[in-house]
Amino acid sequence: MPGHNSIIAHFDIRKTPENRCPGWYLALMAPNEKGSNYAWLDPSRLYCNQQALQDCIENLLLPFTDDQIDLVAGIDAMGFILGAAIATHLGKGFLAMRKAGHLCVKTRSKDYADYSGKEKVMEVRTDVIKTGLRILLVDQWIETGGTMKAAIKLVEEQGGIVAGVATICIEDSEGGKWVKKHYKCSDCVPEYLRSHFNNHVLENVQLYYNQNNE
Ligand SMILES: O=P(O)(O)OC[C@H]1O[C@H](OP(=O)(O)OP(=O)(O)O)[C@H](O)[C@@H]1O
Ligand SMILES: Nc1ncnc2[nH]cnc12
Repeated sequence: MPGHNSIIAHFDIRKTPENRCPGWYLALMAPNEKGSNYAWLDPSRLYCNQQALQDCIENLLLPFTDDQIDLVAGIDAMGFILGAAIATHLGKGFLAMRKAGHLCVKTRSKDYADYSGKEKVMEVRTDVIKTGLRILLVDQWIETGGTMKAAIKLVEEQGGIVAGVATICIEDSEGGKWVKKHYKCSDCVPEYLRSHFNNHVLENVQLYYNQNNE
């Protein structure tokens, strides 16, 4: 099993490593063990360590230090975690961009397809986004970019301004590159690890962590 003998496999989420090398917390993510109906990895263990979550949030916000952000919007479901944490860190409010069928108020919706190839629908309430409102869009990950593009359209169609896009990783897919080209973006991936994420390989990331913490 990949990583079975590594420090990561036995990681105590209460402890923080002495050597917090750039992007150290990415090694806490776990590979897919359940097959093609799922994303290729699960980042959620990094939220379980306080320092990892804090470092991740601070890294994501660095490019936006001097920018005006009125509201943070997070994408259903895992984007809610980072989005709400970032909103609190900034002292701003949080708007939920939801998968269809949950909001019992008036909504605007957008069809999209994500990495799974399945057709999906995103919804947002219509009484929050106003002309000129500057919104930081947050999600856990951008793989094909389909999900983020739907969120961008929902913001812009209501007159909102996408002040930025922040996710743990923006893969260099066609859609990921499109988002990076048209919007100010941040992700947590140091350049020397980027090719591994683009190739959907996690072992090297964990190996790097182990080398720095043995
Ligand atoms: O760039 P894309 O190919 O569109 O994929 C990215 C989306 O997929 C994941 O969510 P997912 O719906 O898998 O899971 P979640 O509900 O657990 O957030 C991820 O968190 C993004 O929202
Ligand atoms: N949460 C996620 N983690 C890794 N890869 C993904 N692709 C789409 N969503 C993802």
